[in-house]
Amino acid sequence: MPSRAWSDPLGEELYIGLMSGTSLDGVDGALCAFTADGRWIGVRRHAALPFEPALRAALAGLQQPGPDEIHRAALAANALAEVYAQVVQRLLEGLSPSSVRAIGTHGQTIRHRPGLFDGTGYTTQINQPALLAERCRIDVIADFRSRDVAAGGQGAPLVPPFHAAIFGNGDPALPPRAVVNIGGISNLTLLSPGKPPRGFDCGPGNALLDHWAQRHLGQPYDAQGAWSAGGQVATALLQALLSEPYFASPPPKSTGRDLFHPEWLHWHLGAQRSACAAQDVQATLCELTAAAIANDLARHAPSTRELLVCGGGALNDDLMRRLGQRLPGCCVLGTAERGLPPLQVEAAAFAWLARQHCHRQAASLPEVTGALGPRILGACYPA
Ligand SMILES: Nc1ncnc2c1ncn2[C@@H]1O[C@H](COP(=O)(O)OP(=O)(O)OP(=O)(O)O)[C@@H](O)[C@H]1O
Ligand SMILES: CC(=O)N[C@H]1[C@@H]2OC[C@@H](O2)[C@@H](O)[C@@H]1O[C@H](C)C(=O)O
Repeated sequence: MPSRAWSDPLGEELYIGLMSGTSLDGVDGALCAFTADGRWIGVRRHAALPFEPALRAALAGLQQPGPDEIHRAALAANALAEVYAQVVQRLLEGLSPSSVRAIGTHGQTIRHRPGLFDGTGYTTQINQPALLAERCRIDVIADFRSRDVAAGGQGAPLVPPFHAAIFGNGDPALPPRAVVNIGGISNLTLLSPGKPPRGFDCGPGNALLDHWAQRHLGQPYDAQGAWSAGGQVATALLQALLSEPYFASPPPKSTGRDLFHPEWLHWHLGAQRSACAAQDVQATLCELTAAAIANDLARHAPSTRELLVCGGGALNDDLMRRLGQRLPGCCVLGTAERGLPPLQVEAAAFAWLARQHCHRQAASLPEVTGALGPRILGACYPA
């Protein structure tokens, strides 16, 4: 008989979720509790570690083709597993590994090019789940996206069913709600009571803002959006950026650094005849992130009355202000106001995805990803 220490006397099950996303800033981990029948209880512990500059540079260098990339990817995956293991150790402090049923680990996306059935679609997350299982002695569930892509889906976004489970409101009398995760890329979940959740990637979140802040301030990000708040939006540049066909394309859709990379921004800046001040470009990028989200809400869910924001973008006051300005009929607030702090949501989603896998329950929503049907996601690396 396998040990069932992970199911405590109250019948709760514990899972750990680990997320390192497109911002390339580091790892968030969440130790999460579920009832035995799968209902969400909450985040018991949260831990985060930033990437050391060398690992961050290695991961950034893998976002586009380059020499010796197989070797570099293998080394980066090993290093990533060690950071993940450190986050797990912090989450476990005082707990035995056997009290956790499984770890769900996203890995690090280095390419995202989903296609349909023409044989060219793939999404690649580097990861070393075997090494993580060896270090932690807990079952590790990984590779959550490939099965959905195999079934003709985008493989992303995967968090909408989790958003629905946590923030969905089943009362049909209440107005629709939406959740937006603003990480490196932003993705939206539309929750209308009585209807299946919808969701897709909106476009750039913080990735281009971070690039510009690093270049001009020497900072990894524009803290609280203080710099962008003092700039003027360059209207012509904003219109040019918004003319990117991705924004108007219909769901299902997902994107990544493959499309919204610094060269995309620099190409548009080069195409502008008049030079913009660096601070005005930052203001324009912040407005771009807000505009893409607000336009998507207007197009796909105009009756939304509450927008819950998670991901690091929720900590950017200027971005939150711009969202509020563009959505006058909608209350814009961080997910902490609905019980889950913004930086914990994605990690918690991977704990939920691990639980779905362990219980052999489908986790993907074909309405979101465009796959042929719902699928059990992930592969298990036993402890
Ligand atoms: N205090 C802050 N002020 C402004 N921006 C912040 C602040 N804290 C975090 N951020 C932004 O949030 C980013 C990190 O967000 P998050 O951890 O949600 O991204 P991610 O998980 O890597 O991305 P994704 O959701 O695309 O996978 C940082 O790179 C930064 O741009
Ligand atoms: C391929 C990939 O890593 N996509 C990420 C990325 O970051 C945000 C957005 O683009 C979303 O599609 C996804 O992450 C979340 C966790 C998701 O799958 O829902």
